Amino acid sequence: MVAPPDNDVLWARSLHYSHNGSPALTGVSLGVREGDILAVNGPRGSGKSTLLRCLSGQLVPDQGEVWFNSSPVHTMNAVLRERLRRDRFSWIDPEPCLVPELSAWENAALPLLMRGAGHRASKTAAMEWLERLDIGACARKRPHALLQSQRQRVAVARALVTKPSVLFADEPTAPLHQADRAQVLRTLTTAARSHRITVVLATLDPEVATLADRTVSLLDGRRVGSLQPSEAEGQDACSLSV
Ligand SMILES: Nc1ncnc2c1ncn2[C@@H]1O[C@H](COP(=O)(O)OP(=O)(O)OP(=O)(O)O)[C@@H](O)[C@H]1O
Repeated sequence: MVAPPDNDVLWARSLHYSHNGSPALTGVSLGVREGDILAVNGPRGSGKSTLLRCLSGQLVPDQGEVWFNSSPVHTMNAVLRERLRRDRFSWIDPEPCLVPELSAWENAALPLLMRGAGHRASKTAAMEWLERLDIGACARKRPHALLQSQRQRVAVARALVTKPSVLFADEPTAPLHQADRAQVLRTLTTAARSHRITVVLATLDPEVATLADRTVSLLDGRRVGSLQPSEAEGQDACSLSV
C-alpha cells in the first residue's frame, strides 16, 4: 500500500465500485485537505453518492484505497468503520431522515446523547445549532409538524452538533427552495470553516460548487475536466490532491 500524502485528511486511490455488476466508479482518485470544502459535481448517475459512500466507509470499494488521516478505511472491518463514522464523520442525506417520535432538538442532539454526553449539554449544543439555522422556535416540535425545509435544517444541525472531522453532504439542499438553499448552505459552509470541519459535498448544481474550495467533476464514474499541472505530475503515483 502507498502511504497517503501528509496534508490530506481524506485520500482515495483508484476507486472502483459496482452495484450488482453495474460499474458506478471506475478508477477515481482524489485527496481532500483538512478544513477544505470539496464539491463533487456531475449529472445524475455519475457516481457522486457512490463516491461519498466509499469515502465515508459505508461501502467498501471493489478495488482501490481510502485513507482517513493515516488509517486505511478500505481494510477496516465493519465494526471499526461504524465507529469511525460515528465518532469522526457526519452525513446529510438529500431527504431528511429524522426519528418521528423525537422532537427537533432531540433529533439534533441524538449523536451526542448516543455518545453518552449529558442531557443538558446535549440540549444546549443542539439548541445553538437550531438557532443558527433559524429554527430554534421549532425545537419542541416533532418532525411531522415541521415543513420539509425545517426538517432538513434539523438534519443539518444533527450533522454539525458533534463537530465532526469530515461532513459528507449528499445533495443537502435538494429538497429546499432557492432562499432556504442559500441560507442552509451559508450556515453549513460558515460552520465548517469556523470549526475547521472538512466537507465533501455532492451536488448537481454548479452554483453550489462555487461555494467550495475545490471541485471534482464526475461523469460515468470517472473524473473529468482538466487536471492542474501538479496533479498531472502526481498521476503516476495516483496522489491527486484536488
Ligand atoms: N443501490 C444500487 N443498486 C444498483 N445500482 C445503483 C445503486 N446505487 C446506484 N446505482 C447506479 O450506480 C450509478 C451511480 O449512481 P450514484 O447514485 O452514485 O450517482 P449520483 O451521481 O449520485 O446520481 P444522483 O444524482 O441521481 O444521486 C448509477 O448508474 C446508478 O443507477
